[in-house]
Amino acid sequence: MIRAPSERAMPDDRALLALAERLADEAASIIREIRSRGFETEIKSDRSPVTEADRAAERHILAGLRAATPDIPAIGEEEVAAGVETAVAPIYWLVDPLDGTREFAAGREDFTVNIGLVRDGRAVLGAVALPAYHQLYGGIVGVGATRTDAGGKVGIKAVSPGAEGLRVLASRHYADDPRLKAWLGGRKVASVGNIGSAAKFVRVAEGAADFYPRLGPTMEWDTAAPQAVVEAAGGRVLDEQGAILQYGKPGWRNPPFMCCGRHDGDDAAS
Ligand SMILES: Nc1ncnc2c1ncn2[C@@H]1O[C@H](COP(=O)(O)O)[C@@H](OP(=O)(O)O)[C@H]1O
Ligand SMILES: [Mg+2]
Repeated sequence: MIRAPSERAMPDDRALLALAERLADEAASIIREIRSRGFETEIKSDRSPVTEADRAAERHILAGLRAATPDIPAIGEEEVAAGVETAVAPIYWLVDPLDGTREFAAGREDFTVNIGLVRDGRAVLGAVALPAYHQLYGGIVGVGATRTDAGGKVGIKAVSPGAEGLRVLASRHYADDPRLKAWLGGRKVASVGNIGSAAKFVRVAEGAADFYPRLGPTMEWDTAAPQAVVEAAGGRVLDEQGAILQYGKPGWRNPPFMCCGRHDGDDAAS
């Protein structure tokens, strides 16, 4: 069930989320179509991969955001990679048209479309689509989070870890990082899974995982939308000092962070 809006939600946040969800869903269809007919993978100057699907999805999303909200700057991963510079503003969209490109290019299913809105340095709402799973997540911090799939739209909530221990999800690409053990700090671990992309965040948001530690680098477009979904579902995304991950940092780079579900003692209504 979707909770009633709290005072923290701005009046038009529901319309902004509906826009982000629609564009993420349309981008997911574009990506599925390119995936089914085949594509080439190129290597960008930062040595990360990019495909026709990343570019087509970003073009569609940025055009839709700019048409509907011309006063809100929209920053996209592929435009930034191509040298387009945009300054930090009080409010802006952050778009990762295909997060987990390596997984997508390898034929795996853990890749996402992320469209997040940042206001005053905080991720306030976002949409995350998982095209291969036909799933769409959306959330407004302080209001609630939902998952839409073939079965319809349902409210989702992060959960507290069970007695059997933490269900940990981490990146495929930093699975052997020795710092992971230190971050777990002796906490009991029930399972450790490795998947790509922002899929890790939404699994925490829907209560299917408890902890996503991120030791390796990420960019702000990787995290804005999924952080909003996690926080809207009652979880948190914290830096190493325990502060909520903020936006508008130099070069759009994130520090290490941890994404957690609900803690025992958290306000059950948050
Ligand atoms: N060396 C690096 N510098 C900056 N970001 C990096 C990076 N290595 C990985 N990432 C980010 O991590 C994302 C993948 O996360 P994961 O490892 O959890 O699948 C990538 O998203 P893209 O696939 O959109 O490029 C990329 O933005
Ligand atoms: Mg990404």
